[in-house]
Amino acid sequence: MTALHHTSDAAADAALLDMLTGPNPRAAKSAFARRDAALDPLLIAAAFASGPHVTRNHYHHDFFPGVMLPKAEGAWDWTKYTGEDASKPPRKKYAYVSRQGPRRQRLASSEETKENDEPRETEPLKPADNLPLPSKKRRSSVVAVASATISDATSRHRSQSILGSAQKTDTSLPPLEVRCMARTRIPTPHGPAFLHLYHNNRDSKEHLAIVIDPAQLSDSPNSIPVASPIRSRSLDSVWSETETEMDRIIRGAYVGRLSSASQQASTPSSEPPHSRSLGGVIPPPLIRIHSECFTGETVGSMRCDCGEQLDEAIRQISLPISLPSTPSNPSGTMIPGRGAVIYLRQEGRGIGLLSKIRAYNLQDMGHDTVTANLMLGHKADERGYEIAGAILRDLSLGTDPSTSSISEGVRVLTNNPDKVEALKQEGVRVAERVPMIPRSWQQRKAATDATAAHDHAHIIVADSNDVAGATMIGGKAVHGEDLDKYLRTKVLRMGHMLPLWMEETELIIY
Ligand SMILES: Nc1nc2c(ncn2[C@@H]2O[C@H](COP(=O)(O)OP(=O)(O)OP(=O)(O)O)[C@@H](O)[C@H]2O)c(=O)[nH]1
Repeated sequence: MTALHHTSDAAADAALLDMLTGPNPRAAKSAFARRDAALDPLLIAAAFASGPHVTRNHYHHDFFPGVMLPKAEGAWDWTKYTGEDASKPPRKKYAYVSRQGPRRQRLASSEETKENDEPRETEPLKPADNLPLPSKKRRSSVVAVASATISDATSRHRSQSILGSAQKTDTSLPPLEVRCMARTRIPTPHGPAFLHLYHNNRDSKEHLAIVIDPAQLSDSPNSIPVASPIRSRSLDSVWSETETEMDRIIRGAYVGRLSSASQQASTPSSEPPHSRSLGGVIPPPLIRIHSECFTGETVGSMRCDCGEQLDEAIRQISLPISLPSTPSNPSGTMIPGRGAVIYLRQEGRGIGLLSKIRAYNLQDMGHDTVTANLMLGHKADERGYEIAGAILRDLSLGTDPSTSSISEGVRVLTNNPDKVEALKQEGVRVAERVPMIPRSWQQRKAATDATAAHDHAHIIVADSNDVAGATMIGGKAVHGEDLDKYLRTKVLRMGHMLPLWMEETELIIY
């Protein structure tokens, strides 16, 4: 009886909802008019142009078949389009093929139903969807490098050159492999960086390396003494015989500064990079192994110092290096800073964002961060550094990839001794640990010192660290050539309603 009562209640609710929100024109005139978003004219144009099989959902997907992608049926290479030939019969129309399965199917797959931060099943190393599969036949000159980094279906051998000596004892796991899928230049408030995106065969996360090595952008690299460039061996490898130079450049395997005038593909290096370095003169590269923190880095949460640490690491690594004077160069030399932040997607010390948010509530209730983790059934710290080790090997940082012998090492920015130990276990030579002192502490100490020196109660000390932050909400305003260009394009080409600021001209308000 109660169930029946509930059913009829639900039906009545649904009817009421239909009446209030349905496409009934009389209802629309009422106070409860439909609240659909305005129709996008581009969407209507796309629907007319393509027919009823293209739905609103397709419009949001990449439904165009990839150029030169053999598996995409109906793909047509638009780069070869030179206009319609009026003398020929009209060309066959190509159907748009969605490469995404129906949502029902996707939801049923384990990938999307799992909780965001659950560890996923091991997947084999896959190339990006739009890149050619690695070929089994390779030119002998590139085999040495390519085999070190590219998964081969016939062989699961792990090359010591990239994967190093840090074999995992868990034999149920395949040997760890990482591959840099793409690299691009990123201007930061502290100077240029190269963002490297990695895939691996341990988890399905996209770990990153922010490489700082502006000497690579120099027009005349030989004019100053430079250390060997920090390059990814897996990125610079030739992935297949069908891969063109342009394919390689697009994925970031280029040298120098990429521009409309300069597009030079890199060559796979068989030399250990440090063999060209000025051994002993240049300090080892400065690195940081940083763990993802959405709250600290994106929201600017002041619950932790993660945002500041990321920013501070990029700042410190970017600082120019002063080389000591030599008989041939008595005044000494400054060279650009060099190093990398390895950015691991292990949010919340590996417990994931969901658990970290719950842990924060426990912390609000009076527990500390460690207890909160334990109360949720997690360890205090669930992070691992194998992938960081593999990425460092790929970048030849702290390891000599060709001989597995000890290299110049790295200086590591951290206060966490476990990290130093984990890196050592990965075969990385830690030449020095560089502490990360919180900026607020530095500031307060400087203020205290100044107060003591001048015997004034309220001196505010200008802090040399007080520069715009790369990731901190509330950082000072930044501007630069790339940002200006982008904003200008948004105003002039994409109709963004912004005042157009050009340095040499007047302010134009649209
Ligand atoms: N579970 C949990 N994770 C946190 C909390 N605060 C920050 N984190 C995470 O901690 C990680 C950063 O670790 P930290 O302990 O701050 O520093 P560290 O990397 O161990 O050490 P340093 O190299 O010295 O910075 C990031 O993944 C953050 O998301 C917290 O209250 N609870």
